[in-house]
Amino acid sequence: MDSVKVAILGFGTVGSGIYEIISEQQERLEKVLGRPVEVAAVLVKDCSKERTIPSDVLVTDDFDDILRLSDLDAVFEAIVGVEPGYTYLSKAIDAGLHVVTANKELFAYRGLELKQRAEERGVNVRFEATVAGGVPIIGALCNLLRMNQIVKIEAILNGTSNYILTKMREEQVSFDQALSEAQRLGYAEADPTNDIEGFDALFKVVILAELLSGQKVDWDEVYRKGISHITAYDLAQANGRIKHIGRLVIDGDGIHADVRPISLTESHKLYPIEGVDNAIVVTGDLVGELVFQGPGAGKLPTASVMVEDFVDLFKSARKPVDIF
Ligand SMILES: NC(=O)C1=CN([C@@H]2O[C@H](COP(=O)(O)OP(=O)(O)OC[C@H]3O[C@@H](n4cnc5c(N)ncnc54)[C@H](OP(=O)(O)O)[C@@H]3O)[C@@H](O)[C@H]2O)C=CC1
Ligand SMILES: N[C@@H](CC=O)C(=O)O
Repeated sequence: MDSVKVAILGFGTVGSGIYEIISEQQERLEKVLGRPVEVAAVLVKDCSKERTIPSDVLVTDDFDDILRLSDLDAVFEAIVGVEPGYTYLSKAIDAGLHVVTANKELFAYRGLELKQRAEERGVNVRFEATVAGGVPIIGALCNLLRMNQIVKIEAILNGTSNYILTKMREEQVSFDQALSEAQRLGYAEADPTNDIEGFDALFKVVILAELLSGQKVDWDEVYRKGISHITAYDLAQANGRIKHIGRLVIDGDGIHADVRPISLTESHKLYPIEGVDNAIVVTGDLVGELVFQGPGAGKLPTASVMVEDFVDLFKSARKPVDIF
């Protein structure tokens, strides 16, 4: 029986999680897809690093090796930054491959272009993992957008920041200690600046705004502040709990968005969201308020939504909902 052949770009926290799920869940995959899934190749930056990858899987630092593979069906992308990811995914799409990405920085800057390119080539780009880690918020919004108008989103979108704020408040550890722990657990980016300065949440807000509007967002219009200036004293003195919040309000003038720490009182839906969890409060004009919550970062939660994206691509004969 022919297998579905995939390559994984990046083999850090997320890429190794994708590999782990595909190798350990073959039975489930075959049941749902009717075919086995084969990881044919893995792309990394440094081939000399020690990794537990079987010898029949090609490990390379040259993306052209991936394009030269015969019968490849899809690529998972879990590398860091806009480039080289954008170039690799553009080439993959041009070669007729489906793409599943976790790279929010790349998707915030160039996601609409990739979607457009994929549409022209008759393949799909899936990006559930770019927002809120293991929480399937993109799929939920796509379903809601068929009839509802989304009027507001308030969300905790960075697992690292929420983890740090929770640890500092509950266990009186220092900012640096909490950040080190978030890095050890695979929540923070290798360079955590984007997490603690609010850029990561900004990327996610931009992706959500573009999903809702189908248009490029003017980043200068989005206020951004992170959590790096917050002290134990601030947390103790706050009237409530300080949380890092991304907001989008959609009205007749368009989308108004910001990303900043806010002190929330107990009655707020995001007040009880602790640790690495993310949560998104979505208000639709027909449905009212909905809350989505779950692990916002980490190896298996993130890899899980990517494999779900992939399965959905290959399982459904129907065209995925295209809301752009
Ligand atoms: N960690 C998380 O919880 C989440 C992460 N993401 C996103 O997923 C992506 C991956 O994150 P994560 O796994 O944590 O990152 P890591 O830093 O753990 O891993 C990055 C991987 O990408 C490879 N890589 C980096 N640069 C290049 C390059 N130029 N060419 C080829 N390979 C390269 C690295 O290779 P090498 O091993 O040789 O160094 C490494 O294997 C990021 O975009 C991140 O924002 C999204 C949701 C959650
Ligand atoms: N570093 C990110 C990972 C997931 O997007 C976070 O902490 O939320």
